[in-house]
Amino acid sequence: MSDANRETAPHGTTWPLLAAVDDPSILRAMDRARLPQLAAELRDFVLQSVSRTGGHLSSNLGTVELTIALHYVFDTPRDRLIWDVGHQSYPHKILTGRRERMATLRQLGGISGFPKRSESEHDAFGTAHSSTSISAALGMAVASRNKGENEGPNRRRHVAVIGDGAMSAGMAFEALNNAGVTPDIDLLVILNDNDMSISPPVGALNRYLARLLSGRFYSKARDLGRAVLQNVPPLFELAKRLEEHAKGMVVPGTLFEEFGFNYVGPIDGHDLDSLIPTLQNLRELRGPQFLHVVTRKGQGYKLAEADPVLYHGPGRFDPGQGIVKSTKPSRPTYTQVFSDWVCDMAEADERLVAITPAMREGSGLVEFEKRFPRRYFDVGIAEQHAVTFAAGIACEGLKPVVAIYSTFLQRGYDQLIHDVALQNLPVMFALDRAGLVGADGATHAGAYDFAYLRCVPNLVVYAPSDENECRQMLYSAFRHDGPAAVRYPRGAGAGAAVEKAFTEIPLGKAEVRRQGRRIAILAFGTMLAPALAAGEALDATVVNMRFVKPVDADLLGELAAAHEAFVTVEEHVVMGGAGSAVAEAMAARRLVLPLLQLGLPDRFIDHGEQAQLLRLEGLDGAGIERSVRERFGA
Ligand SMILES: Cc1ncc(C[n+]2csc(CCOP(=O)(O)OP(=O)(O)O)c2C)c(N)n1
Ligand SMILES: CC(=O)[C@@H](O)[C@H](O)COP(=O)(O)O
Ligand SMILES: [Mg+2]
Repeated sequence: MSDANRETAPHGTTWPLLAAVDDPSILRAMDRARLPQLAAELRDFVLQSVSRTGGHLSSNLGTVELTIALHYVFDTPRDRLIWDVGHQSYPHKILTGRRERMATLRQLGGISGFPKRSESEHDAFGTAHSSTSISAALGMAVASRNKGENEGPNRRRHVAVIGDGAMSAGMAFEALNNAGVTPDIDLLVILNDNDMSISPPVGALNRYLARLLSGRFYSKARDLGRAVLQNVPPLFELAKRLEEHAKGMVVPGTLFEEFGFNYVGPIDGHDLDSLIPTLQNLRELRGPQFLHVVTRKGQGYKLAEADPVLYHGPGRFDPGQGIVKSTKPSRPTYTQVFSDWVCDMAEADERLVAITPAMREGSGLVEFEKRFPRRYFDVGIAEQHAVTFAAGIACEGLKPVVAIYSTFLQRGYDQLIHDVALQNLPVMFALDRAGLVGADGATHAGAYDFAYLRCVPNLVVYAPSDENECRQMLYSAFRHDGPAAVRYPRGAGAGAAVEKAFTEIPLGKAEVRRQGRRIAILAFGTMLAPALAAGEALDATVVNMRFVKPVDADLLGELAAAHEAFVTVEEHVVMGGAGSAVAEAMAARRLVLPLLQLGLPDRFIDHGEQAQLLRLEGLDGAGIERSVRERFGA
């Protein structure tokens, strides 16, 4: 492997110090002088490991020293350490007994890409959706207090590590607001400020943090920190001095102090000599503590430092070469179909504005931002705000498109009902990552949107079966005079040709795609392709249902007269999903015939490859055929 792109010393294929750390207690027993070497090995291990498995890279390269310092100073699992989002928790996983299992990261049967309580006792709280860490840590701190566990020399400490992006969400501030006035808690919030979200950070908080770090203040603080730490006084005196600094000498009246926290920092999050004594001293302080550390996303791997967005969550790559864009023509993803549509639609209708809660790249809005900067809004990690913000825009006659992952719209559910649907506002939701998303696993699955959307009055729900239908449904939903959602999966479809011209799809009209006998398979969204394969094998009728709401009840009536049974297929939980919509329509029309509902089961589905997971859940062609034969003997 070429070393041109990394700053750490090469170690061949072994990591002599790291190889001995099977548990953080081994790290705690290490001579402090060896920790920089350990950090170099850990960084190298992260890079090599992620380059083989794919996964989140830049954030993990940035938390190497912080993780070592935290495990050196705190005693997990007794002390509770919570990683916000958790996409930066690989160094923590490696140091807490999962080094060997990193080869299985995010693969079927392997370890998760996020902290998970069932995976390790060192993972105090499961995370992946952002901005939960302070609330959870506060809950734990209050529980410890009430159980009498925060007394004495072995008292339990609670630490939340939150990024500057995650810090921008309302939930984080709700937690600060609560924590700042909660008496007798032992809580440390560490703001890991790398001046990046997935893409460059946005918003006034980011500007405020930048001001905190700027110019003279930062260097002065750093020098002061060094001066304090150079000739280390007894712990309590040092603690007192740190407290004094935080109370005014260093940063008078920071926002976090106004929230009732003792603010310390900013300190260099790659400097173990700053991190360790500061954490040791904060560990001794009581009440809500706030430590501001500054790190760099991608630290130590030049390519990731230069382009942390590209290296945020790469697939496999050769670390010597870096990520190489394939020159082979590839099928467009559904995200790309959305990306093209939203630009074309914006050309055609100047009322269109696009909103993303911090997912510009993932939601396909990079091109839109370039071409329509005044009509593009990245609101930060703020899904609730994104939805109500869209509602406000719609009130004034513009046409907002909220581009959001299915799993993250869960955060904006009350706003969707109360602010959008109840007022019947024409807000369009482009719901990406619907169904199983693969390597991110259960936390990111878009498995509940049919259920949570279809029960909301006024809302219509489109489920495109291929790329062209996706474009035409986006167009139709945009023209719909009321709230509408189009939900489509992660990745590429089967390669259907996408027509540039727009064609409106009549609301609530399904289409029969194959005429067969006895059984009618009613397919929703991209389950159409495997349903057609099963339909061929079974000689069954296959219908592209197109809408989860409204369901084409007239067609169901016609089909019921000519078939012995219905089978619904959806990439969504069966409970409350599209099959349930069919069952309700059948009951309303008194259509009495057997109904088999195929979809995702009533359990969370972990990570793996999308196709692999769908096969295991019986949602490929062979699985659908098998289920139908088992049930109906067809
Ligand atoms: C509720 C929610 N919205 C969006 C995301 C997607 N997401 C994951 S990481 C991330 C950026 C987080 O930035 P920061 O906390 O600063 O961590 P960094 O990536 O800089 O290490 C985003 C937007 C998420 N996980 N959860
Ligand atoms: C941690 C997180 O929430 C994101 O980084 C997410 O993993 C991105 O998913 P996609 O790769 O599907 O965009
Ligand atoms: Mg950040």
